[in-house]
Amino acid sequence: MRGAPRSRRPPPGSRCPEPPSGPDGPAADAAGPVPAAPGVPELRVTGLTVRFAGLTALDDVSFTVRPGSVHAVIGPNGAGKSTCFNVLSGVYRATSGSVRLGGHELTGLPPHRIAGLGVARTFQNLALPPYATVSDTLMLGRHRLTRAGFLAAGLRLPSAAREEARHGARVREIAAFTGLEPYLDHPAGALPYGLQKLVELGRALCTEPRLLLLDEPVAGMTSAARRRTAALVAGIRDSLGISIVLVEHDMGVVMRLADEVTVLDFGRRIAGGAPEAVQRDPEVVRAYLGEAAPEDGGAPAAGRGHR
Ligand SMILES: Nc1ncnc2c1ncn2[C@@H]1O[C@H](COP(=O)(O)OP(=O)(O)OP(=O)(O)O)[C@@H](O)[C@H]1O
Repeated sequence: MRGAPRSRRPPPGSRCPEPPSGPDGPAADAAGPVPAAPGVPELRVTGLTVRFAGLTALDDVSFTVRPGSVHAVIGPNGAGKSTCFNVLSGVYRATSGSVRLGGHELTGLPPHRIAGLGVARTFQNLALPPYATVSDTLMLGRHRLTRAGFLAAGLRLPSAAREEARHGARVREIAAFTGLEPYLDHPAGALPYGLQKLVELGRALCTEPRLLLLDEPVAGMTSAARRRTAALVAGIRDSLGISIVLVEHDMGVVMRLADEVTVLDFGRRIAGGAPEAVQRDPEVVRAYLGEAAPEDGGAPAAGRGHR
């Protein structure tokens, strides 16, 4: 577990992003080492079960994401991680169980309503518009925050122009924060893979989320890009106080970044807690990390069904 309390300095070279805001404060009992930004609620997953025909993809899974923390969900291929993400973001419906973000029950809500509560996600596979510039792609993230109506925007009324300028300024701030500023006028789809992943992350940040769901944010990146992205994710947590749920196969990144880890195997939660404790848990070692516990206490990169 990381030391506490953590400083909220932005990463070097960034401008200070505005804190997320929202109606739900942290739950009263959500004490922990990570000081939360005001308005970032706890995420409480209770008894989550998802069945597809005869297959139970998630089986009575429970975990809590403390406000302002990075919570990793790990497990071998087919463990149920993506299914869990898809329920959190409203793509899949839970068969039973509950997902509460502060005072809001998320199960049963469609994806746009969940996004409207401040939940943003990135995808395992890139989902960027093919020809839009980075700037336009980031601007898409501002959509849910845009108040000007179709008519006002179409007629370029002063109020709509002022709002557009405000969103444009925020997009440039987030581009600077993520290191995307030099690429704002480039077509996003033509950038190298690692930068495209950053654009996805930047677009999610542009929605001013309170909960960020990152699905394999460093997959397919070079080791230098992995390090930079991991530092950026830590910077997002430390300077914005946003809660982050992270699905990631790179155990080095998980162990460095996560405040808490939930381990799934065959849809069941088999362990949870601080990264150091989890990686020594015999059931995790057996199910996820491979046959034998690592001698040096570090997490091996390979295990059953692990990419
Ligand atoms: N839409 C679906 N219909 C039927 N079965 C599904 C569906 N989505 C997932 N599954 C099944 O649910 C189980 C869990 O899959 P899931 O994709 O959640 O695992 P995962 O941990 O994300 O795996 P990976 O690391 O390979 O992405 C698997 O057996 C998978 O085949």
